[in-house]
Amino acid sequence: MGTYDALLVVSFGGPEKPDDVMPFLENVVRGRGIPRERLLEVEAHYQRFGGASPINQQCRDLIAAVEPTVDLPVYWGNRNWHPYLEDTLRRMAADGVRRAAAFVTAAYSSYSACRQYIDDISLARAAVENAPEIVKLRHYFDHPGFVAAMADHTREALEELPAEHRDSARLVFTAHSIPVSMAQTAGPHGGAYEAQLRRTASLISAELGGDRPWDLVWQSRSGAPHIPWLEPDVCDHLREIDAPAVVLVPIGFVSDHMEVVYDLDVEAAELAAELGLPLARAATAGTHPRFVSMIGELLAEPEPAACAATCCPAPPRRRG
Ligand SMILES: CC1=C(CCC(=O)O)c2cc3nc(cc4[nH]c(cc5[nH]c(cc1n2)c(C)c5CCC(=O)O)c(CCC(=O)O)c4C)C(CCC(=O)O)=C3C
Ligand SMILES: [Fe+2]
Repeated sequence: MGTYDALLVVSFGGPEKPDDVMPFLENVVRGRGIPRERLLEVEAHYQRFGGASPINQQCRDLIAAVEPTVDLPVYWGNRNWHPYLEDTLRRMAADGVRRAAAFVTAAYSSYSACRQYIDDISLARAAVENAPEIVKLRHYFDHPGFVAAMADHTREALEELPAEHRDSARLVFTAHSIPVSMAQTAGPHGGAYEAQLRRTASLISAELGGDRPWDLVWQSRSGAPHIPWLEPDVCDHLREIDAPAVVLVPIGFVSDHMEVVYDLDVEAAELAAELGLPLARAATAGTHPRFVSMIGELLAEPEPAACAATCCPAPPRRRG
């Protein structure tokens, strides 16, 4: 069992009021060659929700649920918005924390979902005097707690469909698209992002009985059009699918944040309505009790080995 004197929840961060949106987006895309046009489009998604992403409140809810179940103080730091990791590490140092376990709100390998968080933690530690040592907990995409939470939510979504479609509905698992080059170098041997997502999808499908057809598709593509990202996009897939009804299962995310409530609940839902395709969307893990108890179980595991330095390498950066 690892010995820690705190738990640090590490997340993406999101804006909480209209004036936060552009500065937040600039933080996210700094040096990453995302076209301005795309940024303005995404800004409009956030402004449609009053300039607030749900993600920060979802982190607060998760922490409130986890805190009573672990015998440790719980801290929270983000990559792209307040509370920033650096500020949190400074507070942890002042509180005398020497060694903390980090739970990252991303379940899979890849630069964006893993290495970038490791780098963020290193940069924040370098900026803080007496920063605590941080041990990142392992990937949990195949953990029975995560799988059980998503299977439960998938069952609930099936129940929302008209009764005559419940048995024949197709499961369409979704995750954030990433550049093909990033997918090729994900994990220790490459290809880990997609392979892990397929594993999670098959585990959830097995919990539901295993005889229901399913697909894995991608959402929320960013980046310039000439750069290949993982395909098909969820909306293109819905246009072509031959199924009486669909349940979207966003296994790529652990809370119902902007990519879920806009890209799926607005965009994909509007398209399905146009197509006359009955559609329900499964909730993400959120504060499902099995997802919450999983965090305590991860803390009790032997300390994970750190990722090799060659795992999930950073893509080439542009000047930003
Ligand atoms: C793999 C992955 C996850 C899952 C793992 C994890 O959870 O970390 C994820 C999560 C999230 N992505 C988020 C938001 C954004 N992602 C962007 C852009 C990008 N995402 C990428 C990948 C991922 N992203 C990539 C390769 C880019 C291109 C730029 C770059 O190489 O970095 C952009 C820029 C604008 C645009 O969309 O074009 C935004 C605003 C939010 C917060 C939502 C909220 O506020 O509620 C969350 C949780
Ligand atoms: Fe993203």
